[in-house]
Amino acid sequence: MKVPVATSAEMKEAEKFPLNISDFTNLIEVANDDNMDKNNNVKRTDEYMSMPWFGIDIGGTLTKLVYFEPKDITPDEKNTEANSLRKIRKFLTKNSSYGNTGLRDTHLQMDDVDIRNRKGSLHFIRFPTSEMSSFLSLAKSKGMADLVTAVCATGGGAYKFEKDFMHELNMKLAKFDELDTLIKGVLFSELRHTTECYYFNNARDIRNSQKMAYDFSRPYPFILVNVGSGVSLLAVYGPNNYKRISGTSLGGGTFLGLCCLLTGCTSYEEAIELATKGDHTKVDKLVKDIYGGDYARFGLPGDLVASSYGQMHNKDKQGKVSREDLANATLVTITNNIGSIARMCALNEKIDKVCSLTSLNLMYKSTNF
Ligand SMILES: Nc1ncnc2c1ncn2[C@@H]1O[C@H](COP(=O)(O)OP(=O)(O)O)[C@@H](O)[C@H]1O
Ligand SMILES: CC(C)(COP(=O)(O)O)[C@@H](O)C(=O)NCCC(=O)O
Repeated sequence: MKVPVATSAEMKEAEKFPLNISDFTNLIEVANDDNMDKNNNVKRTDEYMSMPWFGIDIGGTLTKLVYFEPKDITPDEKNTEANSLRKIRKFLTKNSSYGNTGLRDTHLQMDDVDIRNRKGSLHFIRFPTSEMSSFLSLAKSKGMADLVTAVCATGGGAYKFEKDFMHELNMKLAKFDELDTLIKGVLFSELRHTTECYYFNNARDIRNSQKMAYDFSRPYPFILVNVGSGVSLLAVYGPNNYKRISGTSLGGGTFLGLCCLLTGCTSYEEAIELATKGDHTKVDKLVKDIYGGDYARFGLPGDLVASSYGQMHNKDKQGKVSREDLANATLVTITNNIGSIARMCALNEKIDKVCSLTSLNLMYKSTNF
C-alpha cells in the first residue's frame, strides 16, 4: 500500500496553526430540509434550529447519542414550549438508563457549554448498535417523531439505518462524515481544557508511571488513531486539513470478539475486568523465552513480546493459563499492534505527535447537532 507522505510545504503550513476557537464556529451544524442535498449530506450551516438538539454517532459496535439540555430557558420559553419537548428533556436528564441497554455516561457530562448562543449541558447516552430496533421503538413511544424531522448523524450506521429512521420515526438523518466529526470532536473537547488529552510519563514502567496532562494548544500536525470497532489512522495538518493514511481491522471489536471466544465472557465490562487481573506473559512468548535474555544487538529487551499467544500451541501451557491471562494477552496483542502501526505511520509522515482516541475508555467523538 502506498502511504502518502506530507510535503515540507504541508508541514510548514501545519505548524502555523494554533488551536483556535474560531476554527470551530462551524462545529454545530444544523439539519433541516434546506441544507441537505438529495442524499441527506449536509451542505451548509444554518443559523437557527428548534429544540431538541441531538447528534447521533452510529458505530459498528456502539451508538452514541449526544443531547444538548438548554439551561438558560426563559420563563416565556418555558410557557410556550411543547409539552412533549419538556417530557423528553426530563426523560433524558432525570434518568441514567433507558430501556434495557441504553445508558447515560454521567461522568462524561459537559456543563456550561455554549452552543449557538445557548448555554447548557451536553449529555452522552450510548447503547449497542445491535439494539437499534429497540431504540427506534423507544424513541417513537416518547414522541420523538413529533418533535424532530431530521437529526445529525455520523458513523457507518447513518447510512445503514437511514431507511429505518425514516420508516419508524419519519425522521431524516443528516449525514456527516465520521472522520470529519471525529476531528471536530477532539478539538472541541480540547478547547474546553478538560485535559482529555494525557500521556503516561515513564511508560516503560507502567505501574510506577503517572498520568500527565498533555498540552494540546499547538496540536498540528498530529497523527490521530481512532480505535473503534476497527481502527483508522489520520494525519491531521489543520482543523480542516487531514488525510486517512492507514487502518487496521484489528481494533476494539477484535479485542471484544476474541475475549468472548477465548474466555466465555459476555460483555465488554467483563472482558476489561478480566484483562486487568491477568498476566499476558503466561500466554505470549517473550524475547527472553527465546533468547534466554535480551536480544541486545537490536535493542530488544527480554520482556518484550516476541510472539503474541506464542506459548499457546503447547497443551501443558494451555492448561495453566486463566481466563484473566487470556483476556490480558488479547488486550496487549491488540494495543501493541495498534501502537506499532501508529509508530510506523508517524515515522512515514515525519510527525512526532500521536493522539489516540478510543471507546476503550469511552470517549465520544462526535459533537455535531
Ligand atoms: N460498553 C461497551 N460495549 C461494547 N464495547 C465497548 C463498550 N465500552 C467500550 N467498548 C469498546 O469500544 C469499541 C467500540 O468503540 P467505538 O469507538 O464506539 O466504535 P464504533 O463507533 O465502531 O462502535 C468496542 O469494540 C469495545 O472494544
Ligand atoms: C470502517 C471504519 C472506518 C468504521 O469505523 P468504526 O465504526 O470502526 O469506528 C473502521 O472500522 C476502519 O477503519 N476499519 C479498518 C479498515 C482498514 O483495514 O483500513
